[in-house]
Amino acid sequence: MSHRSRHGGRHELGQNFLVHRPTIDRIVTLVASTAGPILEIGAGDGALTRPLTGLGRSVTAIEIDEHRVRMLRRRVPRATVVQGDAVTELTALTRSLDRPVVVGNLPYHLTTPILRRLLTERRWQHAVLLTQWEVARKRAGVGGSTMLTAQTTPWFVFELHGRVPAHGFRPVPSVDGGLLSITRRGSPLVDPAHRRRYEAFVRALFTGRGRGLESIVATWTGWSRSTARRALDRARIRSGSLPRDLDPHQWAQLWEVVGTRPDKVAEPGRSRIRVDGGTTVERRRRCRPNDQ
Ligand SMILES: C[S@@+](CC[C@H](N)C(=O)[O-])C[C@H]1O[C@@H](n2cnc3c(N)ncnc32)[C@H](O)[C@@H]1O
Repeated sequence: MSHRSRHGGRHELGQNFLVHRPTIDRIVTLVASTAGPILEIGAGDGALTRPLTGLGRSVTAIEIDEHRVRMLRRRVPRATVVQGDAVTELTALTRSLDRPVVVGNLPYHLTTPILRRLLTERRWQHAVLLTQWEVARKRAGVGGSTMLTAQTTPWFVFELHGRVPAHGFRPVPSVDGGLLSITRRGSPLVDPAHRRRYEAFVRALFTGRGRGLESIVATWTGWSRSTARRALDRARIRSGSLPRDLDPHQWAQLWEVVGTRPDKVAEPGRSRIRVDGGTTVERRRRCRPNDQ
């Protein structure tokens, strides 16, 4: 049974090959401004692999489709092509290459698992990724931050580099693409030792009850509204703001003035609420679906 569409791409592997020359050039230019070995995720027919080898740096490409791997080894002998699953092998690959730069026109169905995996890896410095437009836009915080972006901005800078029309891929997918770069911050905005607690704090505020941050913080901490307001003033957060409105520096400041209070930090998946009589109890909260 053939898995190929009439355009030659295997739908179940997210094979939408990049044919948009301006985007290929833009990706190569972005990568050229970085240094070190390059790891490409999902190399396909080598639309990016070949120009990346032109930068004169080591290029390792991972591709799951054996047929493409054989072809790529013949066509781009200067690249090291590994046959395997990028989701399960990403950790080993980023560790085996010294501080790699990660590049990929990602298979759309694997964007979220690959991003999640990347954002917990410590070894890489820069990533240049082509994803669905909506994902790139959300990650870059355009139109408001999401929970995952707020949880990771103390360590990474996300930048949107433009929209890629659907007709720039073969076969043509149903949505446009977006070019996103992620750079690890030289100086994190939050102490990396607090990462898990900070993530739980962001989750608690994103999923907390209340109309604005003032009431969410008051509910979560058990503080009065005026105490919560003073804490938000110290973090330079305007009245009426929602979690999605905060920039990375405001999140870091809010963590300093509210989140780092040991008596107020909830376990991941729980948040604290105050009940009658002033007793603070913990309650499990559910994450909003789709808030990735
Ligand atoms: C959107 S295409 C990009 C191909 C090529 N880089 C380009 O830009 O034309 C995604 C590629 O990822 C590969 N792929 C899909 N799932 C994968 C996985 N789990 N691990 C590694 N590669 C995968 C597909 O076979 C496909 O070649």
